[in-house]
Amino acid sequence: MHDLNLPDAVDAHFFDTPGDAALALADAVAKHLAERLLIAPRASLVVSGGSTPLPFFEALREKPLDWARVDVLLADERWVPEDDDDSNTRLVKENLLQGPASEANYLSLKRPGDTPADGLAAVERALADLHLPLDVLILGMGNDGHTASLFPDAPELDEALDTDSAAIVAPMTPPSQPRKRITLTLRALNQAGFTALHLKGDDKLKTLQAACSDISQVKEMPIRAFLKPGLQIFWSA
Ligand SMILES: O=C1O[C@H](COP(=O)(O)O)[C@@H](O)[C@H](O)[C@H]1O
Repeated sequence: MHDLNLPDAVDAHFFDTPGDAALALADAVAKHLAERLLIAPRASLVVSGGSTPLPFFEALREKPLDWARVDVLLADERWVPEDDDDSNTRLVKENLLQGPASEANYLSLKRPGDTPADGLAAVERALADLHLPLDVLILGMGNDGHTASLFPDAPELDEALDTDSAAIVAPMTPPSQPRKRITLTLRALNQAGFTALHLKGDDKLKTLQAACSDISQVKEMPIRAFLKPGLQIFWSA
């Protein structure tokens, strides 16, 4: 149906509506978290911001998990106060950390400081106990091929993609973006127990097609770093 030329062992699931994709993704995420909590004291869940995840958050928050043992954090954040409309933390608190999921432990990537570079040490301290690899990672993607805040035009991109670096967070200042950002690095995002890419709309499908055309050029489209075996793509119109 969709000619994507996906790399080997990448699975794509196509849905007619965003609601259908959200329900299927929430089921898959809840299953992975529940399995992890059977064998580990805690589980990590990394989610993305933007507009796509809203129905997924609404479905996932109702799942009967032992949420008090789940650490929730964002893959990236805009360096804005929590009451700003652009705050991904606000999005997560208002839409995911409600009902049963309000028991989860939220680890914010936004700390005091005028810039992400100023707040970096405090964020690193807040994430010091985070166990890698992550258990569950839900990524989004922009039409420039960015994921998390790994933007093609960010001067900090090389460092953030360097899996030999010890850094798990990086400040990002892409000229294309009105807000400064902080992102989990590729080292932190790599090799999660379950990684999904959640997409909505035909434009995202075209971007994914372009990304699949040459996965070796990661800096041109950083989403390519995740187009590898095990990735599950959840797309809806
Ligand atoms: O800037 C961002 O954009 C992407 C995609 O957002 P969407 O609105 O197209 O769903 C998102 O994955 C990322 O976390 C966010 O900071």
